[in-house]
Amino acid sequence: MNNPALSKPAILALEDGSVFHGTAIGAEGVTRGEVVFNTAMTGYQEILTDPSYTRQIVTLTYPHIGNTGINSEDVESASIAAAGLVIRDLPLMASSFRSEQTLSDYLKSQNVLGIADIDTRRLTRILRDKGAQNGAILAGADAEGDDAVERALAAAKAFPGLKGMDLAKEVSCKEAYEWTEGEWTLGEGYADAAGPDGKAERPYHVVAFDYGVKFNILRMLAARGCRLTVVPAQTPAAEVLAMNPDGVFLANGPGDPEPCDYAIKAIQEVLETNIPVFGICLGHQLLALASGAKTVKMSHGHHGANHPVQDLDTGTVMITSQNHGFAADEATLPANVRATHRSLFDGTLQGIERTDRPAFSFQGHPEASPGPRDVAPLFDRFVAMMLARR
Ligand SMILES: NC(=O)CC[C@H](N)C(=O)O
Repeated sequence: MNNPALSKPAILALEDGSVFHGTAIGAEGVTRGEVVFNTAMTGYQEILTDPSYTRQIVTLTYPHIGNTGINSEDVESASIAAAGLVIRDLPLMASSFRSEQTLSDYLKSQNVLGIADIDTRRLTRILRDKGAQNGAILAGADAEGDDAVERALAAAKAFPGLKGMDLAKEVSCKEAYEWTEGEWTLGEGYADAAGPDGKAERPYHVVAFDYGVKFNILRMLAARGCRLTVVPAQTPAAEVLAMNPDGVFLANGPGDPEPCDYAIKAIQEVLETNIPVFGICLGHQLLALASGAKTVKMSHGHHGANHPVQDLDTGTVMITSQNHGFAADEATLPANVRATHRSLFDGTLQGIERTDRPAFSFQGHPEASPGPRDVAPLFDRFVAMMLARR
């Protein structure tokens, strides 16, 4: 890298003993987390701000990251959630009509560490062959001195791993709020409801459990006529039901789903009422747990924007956005839960449906952000379920 402003050293160390020397591109200091790779070619802003990446250091396999700078629109939460960023090459110049600052300045302004100029192909092969690794980045003064490598390795080994870690309650909103962003145009059958300005109240009230929700999920629900109340992860079911929802949404989120006992209990109570339930990613895993299935930690998980997933009913293959390191185990599904989708990369379960309740969920990301929109019709399916109950 020729940029003199970015000449500070950085070290990435993994629990298996691997060490990478590179350049610091973000804040200085030490960060720890689970190191995962994401194969998406675009969307570094959405990836960094996806709350599901909490306590994960993300390496992007696409080599040039930062080309279009940072804008204030392409974010999935208010701030960077990832514990660190690992890239091959930070371009010397960022260019886009929407760019407001460089990736490097953005990382620094949010006190997030990043490392560039390392062989991300070597790193990705390690993660693919050995599974996601606990790791650490040391950047700036912390990465200097004879004992820096030793300190980096010790920091990597000190991260306890994501298994058993309940992070949903940590990243969740602290108080309930209404979400309004997302253009809703009156659909068929609602013309009568339009007010003098041609607009109407969105017809469906959806309460969304916030386990670390991505903004685009809320936008896509709002765009389909949902009035959203987003509630903290630990909100008891009774409080949610008192809001009289037409549907309950279970958000994506970071960490291991298994220790989220408060969520599992609340979902079980909601299911008893026959209110339509839709879950995405962590929400999918929690619906599976609440239905009596088990979840497992995957080896390196799925993180990318080109994962083929098959709809088992129609045979259709969709190209999907993915970001998960845990999965619901298909072999443990009870009799009242049906597998609806499967990954064509590794055969793991990608979608379920309760046969006795109006409840279903998807492991990947129908909201994309970043990624293809092949699975967006699942939002319409949720709305259709709510309409059917009117
Ligand atoms: N995006 C998500 O919701 C991720 C779910 C969960 N934290 C996992 O890693 O599997």
